[in-house]
Amino acid sequence: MILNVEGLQTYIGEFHILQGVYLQVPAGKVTVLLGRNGAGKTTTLRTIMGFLKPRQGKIEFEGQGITGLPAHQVARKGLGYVPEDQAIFSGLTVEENLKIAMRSKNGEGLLEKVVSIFPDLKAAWRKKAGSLSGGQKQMLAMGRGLVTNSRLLLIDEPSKGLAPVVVEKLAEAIKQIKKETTVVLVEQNFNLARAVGDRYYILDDGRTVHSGTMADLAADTSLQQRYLGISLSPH
Ligand SMILES: Nc1ncnc2c1ncn2[C@@H]1O[C@H](COP(=O)(O)OP(=O)(O)OP(=O)(O)O)[C@@H](O)[C@H]1O
Repeated sequence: MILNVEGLQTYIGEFHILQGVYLQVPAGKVTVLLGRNGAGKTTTLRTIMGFLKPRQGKIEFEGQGITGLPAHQVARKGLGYVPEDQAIFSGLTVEENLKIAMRSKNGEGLLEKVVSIFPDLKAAWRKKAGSLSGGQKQMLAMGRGLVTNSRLLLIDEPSKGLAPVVVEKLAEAIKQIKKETTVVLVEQNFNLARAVGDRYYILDDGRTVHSGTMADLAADTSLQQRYLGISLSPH
């Protein structure tokens, strides 16, 4: 397992948000975190990344404890984060946004990789990020995650607010990304989750309540209805 999370408990102020999160994330796969709004998915990613300090529990990355380390140290260990609000610089160009996010000097290869995964970004290379479409902004945010050359990428709800045709492009991109980088994906869009996910965890009320293979979940409509509020025709 590249990431191992055990019994995570996180408070935000006095609110007890995470009350027992357990994750085992295999290398080279996409692990999807599912669950209703407010279940604690974003808080889980923020705790793993070191933006929130857990009150209890442990987090191991590549067998090394990272519990309670600040975010810049967690990033240096090889974890990258693509937040839901995208955190791109509107006044800078696509190129500048990517170069700022780059940690290593030998970045040209990384830029080429980003462009090959997201050809749309090449076309918008010298445009200000603020002028991009919603889909392009999401691609840029993911590109910024990729140029950190992290071995594990945490991606928070990339499909939010995007048209189905753009979500399909993101699915293709995530399939490319997973050839080289392990991914933990928070995703409410079950079609995207199913298209790219190998394994899933369901969070409910700050706890992991179910896990398994994506294929099993796709076949289990009662589980989908119970925790995700969806039902899809199996195909
Ligand atoms: N800064 C905060 N102050 C107080 N409560 C918060 C704060 N941030 C999050 N919460 C609460 O923590 C709970 C978990 O939020 P979180 O964002 O992790 O859920 P989520 O599963 O990612 O849902 P969503 O898809 O809506 O982002 C929610 O009840 C939310 O209201």
